[in-house]
Amino acid sequence: MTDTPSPLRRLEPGRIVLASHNPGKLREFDDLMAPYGYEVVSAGSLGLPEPEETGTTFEANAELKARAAAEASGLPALADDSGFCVFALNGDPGVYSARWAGPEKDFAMAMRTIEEKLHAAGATDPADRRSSFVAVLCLAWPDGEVALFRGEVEGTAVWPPRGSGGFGYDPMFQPDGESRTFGEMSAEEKHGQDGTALSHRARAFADFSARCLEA
Ligand SMILES: O=P(O)(O)OP(=O)(O)OP(=O)(O)OC[C@H]1O[C@@H](n2cnc3c(O)ncnc32)[C@H](O)[C@@H]1O
Ligand SMILES: [Mg+2]
Repeated sequence: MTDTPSPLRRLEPGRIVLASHNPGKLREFDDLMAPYGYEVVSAGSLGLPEPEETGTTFEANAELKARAAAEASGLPALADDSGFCVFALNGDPGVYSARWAGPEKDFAMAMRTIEEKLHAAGATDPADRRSSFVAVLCLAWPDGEVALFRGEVEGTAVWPPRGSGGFGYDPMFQPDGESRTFGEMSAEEKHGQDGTALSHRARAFADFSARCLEA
C-alpha cells in the first residue's frame, strides 16, 4: 500500500520564481515544471541577488534562498539546496558541495579532491564508496509561509568520472541499480522514467508537485 501524501496549501496557476542561479538546476526545473500551467521565471532574470548560504543544513539554506526571493519579488518562490554526500567522508562535501568547486566552479577539481580523500582513506572497493545526492526544496509564499520537500538517491562514487551530461558532480555518481553515471544519462533518464522519479531533485519535486501544484 502506498501512502497518499497529505495536500498542502496549493499554488494557484500563475507566476513562480525559481530561486536558483545554477543553470543546470534551472534546466531541470524547466523540464519538471513543464507539464504544469505555471509561468516560471528565474531569480536571475528578475535581477535578484544570490543570498549568502549561511545555514549548516540543506533545509536552512533552501529556506533562506526561497524566503529571500519571495520577499524581493512578491511572488511564490521555489528554492533548491542540494549536494553530494560521500559516506566515508562523513557526508562531505554535503552542504558545501558548491563551495568545494571554488569561485571558478571547477567541478573537475572538486571531484578530484573527493577522490584524493577517498584514496587516502583506502576506499577503493565500491562498498566503501557509498554516497548520495540530496535535494531539499523550499516553497516560500510572499506572506512568509514555507513548506519543505526532501529527495535522496543513493549510489556509488565512481572514479574516473564518466559522461559529460548533467552538471556538477553528475559524472562521479552512479545510482544504485544503474550501470551508468548521471553524467552518462539524458536529462529524461536522470529525472526517471515510467512515472518513477530517479534523481534526488525529481524525487523532491514529485512530493512538492503532488501536494502543491495544480495538474
Ligand atoms: O544555490 P543555487 O543558486 O541554487 O545554486 P548552487 O549551484 O549554489 O546550488 P547549491 O548551493 O544547492 O549547491 C549544490 C551543489 O551541489 C551540486 N549538485 C546539486 N545537485 C546536483 C545534481 O543533480 N547533479 C550534480 N551536482 C549537483 C552542484 O554542484 C551544486 O553546485
Ligand atoms: Mg548555492
